[in-house]
Amino acid sequence: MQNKSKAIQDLYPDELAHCYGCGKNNPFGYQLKTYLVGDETIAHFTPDEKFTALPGSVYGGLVASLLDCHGTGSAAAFACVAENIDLENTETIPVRCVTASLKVDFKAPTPMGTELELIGKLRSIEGRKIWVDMTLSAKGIICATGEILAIKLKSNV
Ligand SMILES: CCCCCCCC/C=C\CCCCCCCC(=O)SCCNC(=O)CCNC(=O)[C@H](O)C(C)(C)COP(=O)(O)OP(=O)(O)OC[C@H]1O[C@@H](n2cnc3c(N)ncnc32)[C@H](O)[C@@H]1OP(=O)(O)O
Repeated sequence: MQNKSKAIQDLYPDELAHCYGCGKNNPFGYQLKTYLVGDETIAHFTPDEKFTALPGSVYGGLVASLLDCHGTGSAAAFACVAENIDLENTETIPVRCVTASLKVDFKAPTPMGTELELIGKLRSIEGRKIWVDMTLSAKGIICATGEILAIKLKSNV
């Protein structure tokens, strides 16, 4: 697979780049960036105290939303690779993936103020269905795992 210097979300067309979790055009959102590196995807996010569950730990909704957006971004990246779309030489991608199903397992408290690392691995692509397995780690400790089923929309919107 290709390496990618530009985040997959930065290849979404401007009119579809307002997602609260990952839209580059949403100044109020997280603006998560998912990069394809080898055959994996990677993203980073450092939560601050507004995302508190208990003092010192991150609330689960943030963890789930990071996995959601990293999952759809990863699915879009893996779908592009499968379709021989050259991510290095395109301004926007023609693939639109949305979440159909997201499973999150919380393995350990997610610490506040520490850079979180999300890793995605393609499990399979079957027609429009793309399954991605993910981990969310802090300082090398897995705090959560995620499984997403993303669906490639039938036509571009
Ligand atoms: C939200 C709408 C956005 C529209 C514009 C999108 C542009 C995207 C561009 C850039 C992305 C930027 C945004 C990032 C987003 C970040 C992540 C989110 O938060 S996404 C928001 C949360 N997700 C939803 O709101 C989806 C709501 N659901 C739907 O719209 C439909 O249900 C959809 C598209 C997921 C599927 O509908 P069908 O009509 O296209 O296809 P069918 O035939 O129902 O399903 C296809 C296959 O998938 C299986 N499937 C569907 N849902 C499943 C499920 N929950 N579990 C297991 N299988 C499921 C079905 O059984 C079927 O399988 P078989 O082909 O028969 O083998």
